[in-house]
Amino acid sequence: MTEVHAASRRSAPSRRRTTHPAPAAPFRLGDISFLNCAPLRWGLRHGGAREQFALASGPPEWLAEELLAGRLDAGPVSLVRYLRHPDAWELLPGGLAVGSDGPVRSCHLVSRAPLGELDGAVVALSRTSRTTTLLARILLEDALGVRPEYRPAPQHLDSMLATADAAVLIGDEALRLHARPPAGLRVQDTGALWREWTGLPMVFAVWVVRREVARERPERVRAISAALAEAAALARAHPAAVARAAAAESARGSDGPLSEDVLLDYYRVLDYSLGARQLAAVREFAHRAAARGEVPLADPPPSTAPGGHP
Ligand SMILES: C=C(O[C@@H]1C=C(C(=O)O)C=C[C@H]1O)C(=O)O
Repeated sequence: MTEVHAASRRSAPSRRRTTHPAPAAPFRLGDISFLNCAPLRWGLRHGGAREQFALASGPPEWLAEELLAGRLDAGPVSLVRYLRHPDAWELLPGGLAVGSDGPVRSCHLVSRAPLGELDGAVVALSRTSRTTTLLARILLEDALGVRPEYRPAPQHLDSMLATADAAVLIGDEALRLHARPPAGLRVQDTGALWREWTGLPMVFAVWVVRREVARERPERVRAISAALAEAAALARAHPAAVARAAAAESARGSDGPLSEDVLLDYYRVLDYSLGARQLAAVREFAHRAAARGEVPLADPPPSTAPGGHP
């Protein structure tokens, strides 16, 4: 497995003169650089698939742009992004997602006042998120009947709350808010709110493959999908080792380490599966998003993930 980073990416000049057949181009697989994908990174490192692809890590919006530009072949994208690009991408065979059936711990609506009192208030929406920000709007307006004003903002709690009454955040910063809730703020888990309201799990991100790649390299796509499924299963079977590795990963950032206990609990609730219940949740969310004109009213996603593991 080769780690490819955005900053060091450069296209090599084409000077090949050999008559030997060119080796198959490496498969370029995306990876969300948040702790939500640390178990998969661990599983891929410890499984047998590391030579099959080059892994490019970045935030979800960067991955979506790289996939659209054809610089990645497959990878995870925010659910809203998937719903917006039905012509470009299809679900990875076998199905893989970032979701939860209840609290997710890392996708929050943070407010000073109770959510029911946010009528006319200003809610800052993290530009890092497409799905949680829309989910928060759906919850506030459809479930709670309040009509705030929304402002997209860079994801940083203090600066968001300097000019807003509430903020929507995701990823490691949101997980830290769950682990250490700041005094005077309510940290409300959007996965839990959605579950209470609909009875459904929530799917925040899905792995997609570019349609062209699915058509031209179906064997390779199935092998990558099997490697990811194996990585998820391996990580599930070794929760303590995964939490230890993720705690070490969290310590490399500038915001302070997260404890192994917090991460063990996180990976107990985080769910990579995309089965019938999760797909029903995707259809419910897609229906509500389309009613707002946020995603096209296209063919609904299938009720079972396309099969694929060899
Ligand atoms: C659970 C999470 O899932 C994510 C939430 C996303 C979103 O809200 O758009 C996008 C990708 C995932 O990283 C998280 O980031 O904490």
